[in-house]
Amino acid sequence: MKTLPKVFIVGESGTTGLRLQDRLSERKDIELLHLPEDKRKDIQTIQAFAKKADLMFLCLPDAASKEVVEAVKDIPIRILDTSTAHRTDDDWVYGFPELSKDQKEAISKAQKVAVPGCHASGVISILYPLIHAGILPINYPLHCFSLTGYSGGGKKMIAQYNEEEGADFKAPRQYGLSQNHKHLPEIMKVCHLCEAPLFSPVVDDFFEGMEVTIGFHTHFLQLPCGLPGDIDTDDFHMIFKKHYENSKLIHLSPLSLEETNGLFLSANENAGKDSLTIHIAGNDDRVLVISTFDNLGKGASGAAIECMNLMLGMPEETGLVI
Ligand SMILES: NC(=O)C1=CN([C@@H]2O[C@H](COP(=O)(O)OP(=O)(O)OC[C@H]3O[C@@H](n4cnc5c(N)ncnc54)[C@H](OP(=O)(O)O)[C@@H]3O)[C@@H](O)[C@H]2O)C=CC1
Ligand SMILES: CC(=O)N[C@@H](CCC(=O)OP(=O)(O)O)C(=O)O
Repeated sequence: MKTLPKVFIVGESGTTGLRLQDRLSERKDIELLHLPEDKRKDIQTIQAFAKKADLMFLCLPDAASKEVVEAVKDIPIRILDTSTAHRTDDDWVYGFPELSKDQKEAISKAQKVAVPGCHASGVISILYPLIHAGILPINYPLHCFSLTGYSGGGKKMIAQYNEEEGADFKAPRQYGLSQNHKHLPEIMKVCHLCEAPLFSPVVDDFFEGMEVTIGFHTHFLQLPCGLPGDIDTDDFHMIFKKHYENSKLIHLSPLSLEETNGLFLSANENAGKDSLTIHIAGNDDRVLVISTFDNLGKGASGAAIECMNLMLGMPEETGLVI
């Protein structure tokens, strides 16, 4: 009888860990092991599990992730880390398979994969295809805007929204005001940017969902190879359609520019799903590209499972909600 790959989660009772557990416990093609509740932070128990499993997920704060990675460094277990700790580390593969065929291949062979940050996933899903197509200069003065549900802040923020009263929590709240958000380094590295984007995240009073928006003045974009002429919305449609044509998780919205006119695009349109939708709006002078997904889906647990599927030689969409 064929043995199933053994997988376990460190941080199973956290926000990302719980969603992962929900999705994985339904799977018949893996064996999901569970750390005993009273030993879930015990390094020796984690090491013992790492010795008998094929792959482990880390759904932990950065410092705890680093500690666990150090503790299992001599054990040949494959690791998927959902924290920020290793995303710009050259020894780790960045877990965004939709970048390219090579990236997908690198993930499938990797021992250590860093799952992208939620805001970073939205920003990269927009910038990377445009840079790869050669129309977006890497020194373009970008401003990225991101709306997120409060589950993005983990257990602590969820408790605040559930327990605290007051107008502060009812209105959308902008943060990252000092322009040092922790996702900027991974965005810059993956997209090869030479100028950091301005980045304005906003957390609002809904549980899950994300809407990342980036605007482009087309007169400041460039035609590939310096050809004369202006980029227009058709070029945007063509670039995203081509880049994501074989993707199972990322789709270009079928809405035309006319159909986006008057539309109220909700930040939780993909809540509960693991997929991501790219919308193109605006006009030929000023184009908005908008990425909608779930911070707990393609922004965390869904992306982690997509990478696990590739690492275990399964179709990337296995067990995901699209
Ligand atoms: N929420 C989201 O949308 C996203 C989160 N992430 C990242 O995923 C990681 C987990 O985040 P999230 O699930 O939101 O966080 P939570 O705070 O909801 O959960 C963290 C979990 O880790 C456990 N934990 C803490 N320290 C240790 C340790 N030393 N050993 C074992 N377990 C430990 C906590 O247990 P206890 O509560 O008992 O301390 C808790 O269950 C973070 O790095 C986060 O930045 C990434 C993308 C999106
Ligand atoms: C609402 C909220 O606070 N969101 C978090 C992002 C959650 C996330 O993606 O965190 P990781 O980088 O650890 O993966 C933030 O902006 O810091």
